[in-house]
Amino acid sequence: MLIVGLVSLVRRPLALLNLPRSGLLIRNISRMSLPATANPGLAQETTLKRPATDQPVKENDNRPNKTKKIKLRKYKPKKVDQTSPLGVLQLEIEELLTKEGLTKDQVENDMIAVLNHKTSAGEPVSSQYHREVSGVSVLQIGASGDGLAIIDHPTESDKKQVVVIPFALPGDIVTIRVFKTHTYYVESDLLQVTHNSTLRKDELIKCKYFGKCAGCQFQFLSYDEQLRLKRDTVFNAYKYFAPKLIEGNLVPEIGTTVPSPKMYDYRTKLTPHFDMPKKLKKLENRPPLGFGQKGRPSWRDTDAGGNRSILDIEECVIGTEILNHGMANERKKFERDFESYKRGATILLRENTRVLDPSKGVLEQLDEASRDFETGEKTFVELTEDKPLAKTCVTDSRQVVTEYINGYTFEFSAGEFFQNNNSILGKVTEYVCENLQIQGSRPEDPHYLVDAYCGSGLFSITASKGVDKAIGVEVSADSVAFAERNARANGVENCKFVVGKAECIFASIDTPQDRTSVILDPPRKGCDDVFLKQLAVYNPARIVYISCNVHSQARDVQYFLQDTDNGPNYKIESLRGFDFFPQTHHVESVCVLTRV
Ligand SMILES: C[S@@+](CC[C@H](N)C(=O)[O-])C[C@H]1O[C@@H](n2cnc3c(N)ncnc32)[C@H](O)[C@@H]1O
Repeated sequence: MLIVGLVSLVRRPLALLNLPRSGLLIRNISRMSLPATANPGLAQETTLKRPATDQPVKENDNRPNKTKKIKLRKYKPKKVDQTSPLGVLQLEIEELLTKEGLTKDQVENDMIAVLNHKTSAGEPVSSQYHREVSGVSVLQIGASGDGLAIIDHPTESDKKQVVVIPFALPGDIVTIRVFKTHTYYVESDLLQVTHNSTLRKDELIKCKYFGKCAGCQFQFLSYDEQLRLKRDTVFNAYKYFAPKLIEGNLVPEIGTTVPSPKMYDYRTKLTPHFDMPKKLKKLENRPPLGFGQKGRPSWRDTDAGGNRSILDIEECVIGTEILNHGMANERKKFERDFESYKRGATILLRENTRVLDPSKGVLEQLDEASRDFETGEKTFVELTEDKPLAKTCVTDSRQVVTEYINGYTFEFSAGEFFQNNNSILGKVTEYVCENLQIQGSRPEDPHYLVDAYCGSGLFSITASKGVDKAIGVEVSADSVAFAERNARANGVENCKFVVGKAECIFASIDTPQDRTSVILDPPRKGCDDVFLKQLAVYNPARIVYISCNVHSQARDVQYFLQDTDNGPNYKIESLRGFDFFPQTHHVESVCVLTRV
């Protein structure tokens, strides 16, 4: 990168770079010691000698060149996990460039110049990079929900820039402010939409913070369009991370995304937070308490939430009603107590559901919960569906909370992992149970289940009626203790749970592989090779792989099918998304593998 950066610096007209015309720069560059092997992608630290001032040197200046060693700020791109949002963005950019007939060189930004060089007027070059641009046509939308476009390069007429524009849709024409430069793209804020995409339905927006808050990306899309985009995300993930499967026609048509019964008012966990500047010993004014702001967009022309990096949020429309009551209570408490905080903090808001005994008072049946600041009473929302229920908001991460799913009761610590959209869990667990069935079985044939990454037992327990025996494995001992307790509380006797890394399970299972199905539900980073290799050796009849990161899922599925011993004996039977998080770009993906 250093060599590339410097060569292009020398080639480029100095006027374009706004550097002194004295020849000073070129002379000094030739004195730089270049590393023998430049590492592409990494800027090396470089020592450059130049006069102590930035004043141009006169041509006939024969004085000894008084030089001072200065250190160039080095640009070191962060290592990116390929299946993380940034890793995926890189692949999306490469694809966009191919579509637009551009190469990476043609959109490369000179990071060293942006970081180090100033114009003759003493302005940093970044002031040319970081600018307003109007008439920008948005070309596509990425998996993170941001728009992508190509704009002219600010200093080189033969080059372009790729720009990421949050809250912009393909077909929009927009005005943006570019505020941050990376090697192959720049980040921007959406200032104004001058022509609306046909997809854009701003009248659907429910939240006053939408367009600023980093939480939601899709409120201005019809729900059908959101589901369609999530289906594209699943397809693109397999295109990027399982290209051999796509080329070999081994990925079936992606199923339509399963909608969430609730499109708003569904999130059962929220975590508003606040920052405290490091220099401050004590907060004098209440800081904003809420969620992160996505840049400094102004297209919605709203002051809602203020303009700091954390927005001051009073209500979250995707959070459930009781969490919004809890948020109001906790905000009032924070208003009173903020001076006692020594550093920033996150407040946990977790929904808790209790089935009520109608013969007793409601309040006496509730656990510790967020309280009304004025009355001191626990806040609850009472529901009467088929059973009388009360919902409360829990703020202590160690408190035990309860959820009801398809007639099963689940308890877990409020701070531990549990799926966050209760309204879709009935559908998901039914779908998983159906797809775990071993085809061609007779009712009398035994059927076993392995639940890897089992958490507090959601899938084993909801599938327990259809199997003779289930065994779950989970790295968190606390979750395993809850899985055992949940099995007992639901009268489920055929489930066993072990604490350990997922691959430990292969040492403890003795069920015949032809009669065993496996469900995998790993964290975002996916499964590791050790586990996938052992899974292939075990060779179960069916595998259902559910994931909140379809990109790592696609990578793992390709690895399993193509690079493990028995992998080639399997095929993808079906693949589809579930919309756990309406109004956001997230999609949960379920991939079913069967032996051929
Ligand atoms: C996405 S959650 C799924 C939990 C559960 N299936 C559910 O739906 O409630 C992933 C779980 O994997 C666990 N986990 C993370 N790494 C693990 C590993 N190497 N082996 C086993 N479990 C792991 C986490 O503690 C977490 O409970």
